[in-house]
Amino acid sequence: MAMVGEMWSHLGSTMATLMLVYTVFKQFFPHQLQVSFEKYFNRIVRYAYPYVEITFDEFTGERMKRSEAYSRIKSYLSDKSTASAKRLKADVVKGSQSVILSMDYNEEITEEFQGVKLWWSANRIPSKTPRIAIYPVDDEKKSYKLTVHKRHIELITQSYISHVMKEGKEIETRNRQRKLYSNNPSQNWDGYRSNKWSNVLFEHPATFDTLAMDAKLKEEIKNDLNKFSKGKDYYARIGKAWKRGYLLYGPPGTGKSSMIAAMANLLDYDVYDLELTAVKENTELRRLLLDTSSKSIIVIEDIDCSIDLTGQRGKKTEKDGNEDEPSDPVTKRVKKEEKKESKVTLSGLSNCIDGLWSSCGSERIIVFTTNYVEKLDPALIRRGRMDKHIELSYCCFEAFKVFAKNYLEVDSHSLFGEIESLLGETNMTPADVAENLMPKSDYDDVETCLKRLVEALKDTKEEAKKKVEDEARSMAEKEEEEKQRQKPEKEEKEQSGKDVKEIKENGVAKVDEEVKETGVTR
Ligand SMILES: Nc1ncnc2c1ncn2[C@@H]1O[C@H](COP(=O)(O)OP(=O)(O)OP(=O)(O)O)[C@@H](O)[C@H]1O
Ligand SMILES: [Mg+2]
Repeated sequence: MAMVGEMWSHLGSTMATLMLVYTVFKQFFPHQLQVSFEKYFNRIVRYAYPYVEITFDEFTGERMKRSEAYSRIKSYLSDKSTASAKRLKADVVKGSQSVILSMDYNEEITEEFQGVKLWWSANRIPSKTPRIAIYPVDDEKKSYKLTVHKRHIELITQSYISHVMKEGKEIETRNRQRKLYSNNPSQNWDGYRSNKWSNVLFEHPATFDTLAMDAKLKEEIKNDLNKFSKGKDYYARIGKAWKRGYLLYGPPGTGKSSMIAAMANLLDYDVYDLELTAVKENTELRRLLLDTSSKSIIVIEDIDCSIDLTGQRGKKTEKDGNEDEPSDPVTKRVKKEEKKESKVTLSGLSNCIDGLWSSCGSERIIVFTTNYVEKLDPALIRRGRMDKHIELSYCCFEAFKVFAKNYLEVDSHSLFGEIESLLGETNMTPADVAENLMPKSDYDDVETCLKRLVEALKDTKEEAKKKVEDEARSMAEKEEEEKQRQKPEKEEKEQSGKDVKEIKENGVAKVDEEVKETGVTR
């Protein structure tokens, strides 16, 4: 025990001496000398140290884009590290069904590849700027370092790294749990966890089988999606970024959001729900999109009300602001903050979808939804940006049959005929049909649910008829009012027309009389 104590005190004093020598060296030797010293020192180290170190950072390009290689190495090492690393980190995946272990920071594992020994370590460099924060700050640099003997560098670059990437991808796919992301406001991008997106597990149960819609259209969409997901080489060959845009439009409750969930479930993609109103400007939008992963669906719901995409907004707001500038400083500040709201422009959004930036990242589907397709700028939804336009409309009989099968487990019933003709005569959204078909208690059988739908359809039909009649009546009333309003005006006009004619005639007669009297001609 005494020996251990002695050893520690000896090590401590050696370290202190080294630190002192280094401080003295830094303080008293000119900078130029220090640089030369470091250069020669590195050269000696390089000569004596026969290993190369390859670093894989978590982010590439000024922290703009998360590195795919980093995440694949992470997955690859998670498999290897369990056996050799002593300190492990645990992630619970697949809805708490399994645990993935990966090596902790500053931990090292050794591997052998084709008889060559190599070392992996996980590193974390803390932020350089000191700051006081309640939460841990996440602007540190994370990386994996691979160390190998110089003479094996060719083997590493030519086969080992591609082996790691391939295996890592397979493990990633195996452990993949799909996520639903939503964008964080940009003021939080530097703070706690500094993530641009927050996520939860994506567990929406909608599939194409549960979607009630025209069977032919459904098949067409499924084929289109499957073709896209297998189209890597095809897109490369035709020189197009590997992405596809879908515009889903139709009245509320016709299944637009449900279809997005079905798409994600069909292709096994993540969903990024992009709230455009929280994005302050085009550069932020670009950074957000760069931080999405491949195999994902980027969704902008209700694109027509998300933002004013006319491009005039900036100018208009400035002008409006000058017109009634408040004198009170508090209101002034609030107004200023309001003005800082989204300045994402039509061209900014369009360029992110189908400009040079759109090619940064592949295998992405972009979906816009809207209730008012006619409000959208044609430039935004032209083919190439929104390649496929899909209208989701009121419930047809075919869609009803899907609901009947899914909700009530029936393929036919004596009430089907009546329902078919009612559906042909009135507009009811799939959401309303679904709600009427859903059993509300254990006593609700098929008959009860179908009857409820028949009643609801009749009511809707009656309401629609009444609405049309009311509208026709109010139109007729308005027309009558207009007529009444125009009647005195017309009479007045006619009267004034008569007066003018009379005056003219009288005037001419008078002049003729004068001519007669004086003998002067006109
Ligand atoms: N075509 C459909 N197939 C199956 N279910 C549907 C369909 N349309 C609507 N529903 C049901 O109605 C509800 C509302 O649908 P959804 O949210 O997909 O509509 P939406 O078109 O996105 O509406 P909004 O325009 O208001 O966002 C969902 O819970 C879904 O179960
Ligand atoms: Mg919706």
